[in-house]
Amino acid sequence: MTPPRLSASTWAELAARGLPDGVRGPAVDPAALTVGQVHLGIGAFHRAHQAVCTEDAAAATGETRWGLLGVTQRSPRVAAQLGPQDGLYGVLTTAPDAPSLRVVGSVRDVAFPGTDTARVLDAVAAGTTHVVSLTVTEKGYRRAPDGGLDTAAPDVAADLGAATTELTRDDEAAALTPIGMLVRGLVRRYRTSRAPLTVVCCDNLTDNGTVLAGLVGQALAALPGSDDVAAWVGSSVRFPSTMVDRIVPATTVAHHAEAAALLGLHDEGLVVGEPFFQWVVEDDFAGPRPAWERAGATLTHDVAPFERAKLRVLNATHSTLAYHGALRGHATIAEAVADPDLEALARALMDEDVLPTLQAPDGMDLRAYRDEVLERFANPRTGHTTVQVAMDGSQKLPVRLLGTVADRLAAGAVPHAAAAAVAGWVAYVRAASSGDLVVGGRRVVLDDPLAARLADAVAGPDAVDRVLALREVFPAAVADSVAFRDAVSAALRDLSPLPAGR
Ligand SMILES: NC(=O)c1ccc[n+]([C@@H]2O[C@H](COP(=O)([O-])OP(=O)(O)OC[C@H]3O[C@@H](n4cnc5c(N)ncnc54)[C@H](O)[C@@H]3O)[C@@H](O)[C@H]2O)c1
Ligand SMILES: O=P(O)(O)OC[C@@H](O)[C@@H](O)[C@H](O)[C@H](O)CO
Repeated sequence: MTPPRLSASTWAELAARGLPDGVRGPAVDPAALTVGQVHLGIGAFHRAHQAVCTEDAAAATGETRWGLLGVTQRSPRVAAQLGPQDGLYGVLTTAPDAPSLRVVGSVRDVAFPGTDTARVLDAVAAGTTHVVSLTVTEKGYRRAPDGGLDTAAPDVAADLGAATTELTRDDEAAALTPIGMLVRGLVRRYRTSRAPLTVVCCDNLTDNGTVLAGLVGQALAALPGSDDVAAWVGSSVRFPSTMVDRIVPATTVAHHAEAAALLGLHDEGLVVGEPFFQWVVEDDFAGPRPAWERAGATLTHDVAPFERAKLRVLNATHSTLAYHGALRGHATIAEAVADPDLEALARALMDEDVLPTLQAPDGMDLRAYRDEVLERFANPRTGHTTVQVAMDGSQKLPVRLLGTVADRLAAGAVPHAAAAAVAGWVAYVRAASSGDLVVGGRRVVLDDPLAARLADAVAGPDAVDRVLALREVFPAAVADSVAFRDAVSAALRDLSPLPAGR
């Protein structure tokens, strides 16, 4: 029998009876919170990372103005999960020893742009909103091959049309892209409160704040008559960069069963996170912000070395293990890193290729960080699937891996382990796009915005040449290196044939 659903009332009854072992509740009274932060892209990661930190910061200061309005992007699923639960959801922590679950109450409202765009734009415009944050995945930023905004894409163009109307009056059309929604919200804010605002990008992108500021600036430049808005954004809106870190896999049926056993309530909004948490935020705010530093975050003037170390050490190795692991039939990252060949590849990538390109941020020992990352990957309870991490390789590899490759080539070295990582991606794309790859009992479908072009590129004998020619993915400094091309080709030849039927 399914237990009753988590909600304010079932939670209150449970708390009155006494909380079960391993369960704790919101750090603040959710009903007392008003919305001061709007989050675009309320997926699993935000709920397990920033939403927890924002709640803890509110608890540390006693402030009640930091409730969150979460905005889904492409579907109303999270609104349907959290609405009937009065915004409450659990974070199941995958500690290797004892599981624990925390119910979080900082998300006060969830909106879906398909039906609620006006409410989102009003919230972005409201003077009581001081922070807008984002986790919309790499592809959500809708960047063109040159890194700028893809203004030719029909959904981006439609949003820019609505933003042009917004310069003089409210446009109620549903926002189709995160940048479109943000720009329309900024225009509405300019027309109404003109209060300063800080926009905090929390996606795994290099210089994520600078990138986002550039995309917003480009969108505004495309709106005729928006010079005053652009000038106001330049003076009153800040875009700090951040480094975010907590491994948050997609929630599985097994996670739901584990959480229900702990809590005694059914939680449709459950998310899962490893015990580790890190958030480094550039201290560049236009106005008030939650006291995140009171809740485990680091506020600094220079995020870049943290961000670079994390993307190149953790994320690049994650992707490498995902491609090679899936090709060997390993369903999870923990299984992949337990494979001695793949652990050796992960170590070679970090030791030989990545670490020589890094300057350790203050107080960070890069070799200890490498070991800690491998230990985190090995946690068997996390359940992060190789296929989930493998998704969107065309968007992820440039950010995670190709900076390392470019730096090593510029230093006169051939990065062989990074070449093996790229070969793993090519082999994965080939296997997944031809329908030949079965992992964890499921046939893998290539999930990538460039899937059709990638499938075409890897189909023939000149796969490496054709993949390296994709300018959206490989910068010229990498693609034009004969030594790198040869290293990728050699690594691809060395990849063992797929194990049958796994
Ligand atoms: N999960 C993690 O371990 C983790 C850790 C650090 C950083 N992140 C960052 O957070 C992002 C989201 O991760 P998650 O675990 O929440 O994923 P998720 O799938 O649970 O949520 C993704 C969110 O992005 C939106 N989105 C996806 N594609 C989009 C598109 N094309 N346009 C607009 N919106 C789109 C979804 O609607 C959803 O709101 C990652 O891509 C990464 O940049 C995740
Ligand atoms: O979330 P994605 O799909 O961008 O990438 C998958 C993982 O590599 C990533 O989410 C890591 O788990 C995360 O960056 C750890 O902080």
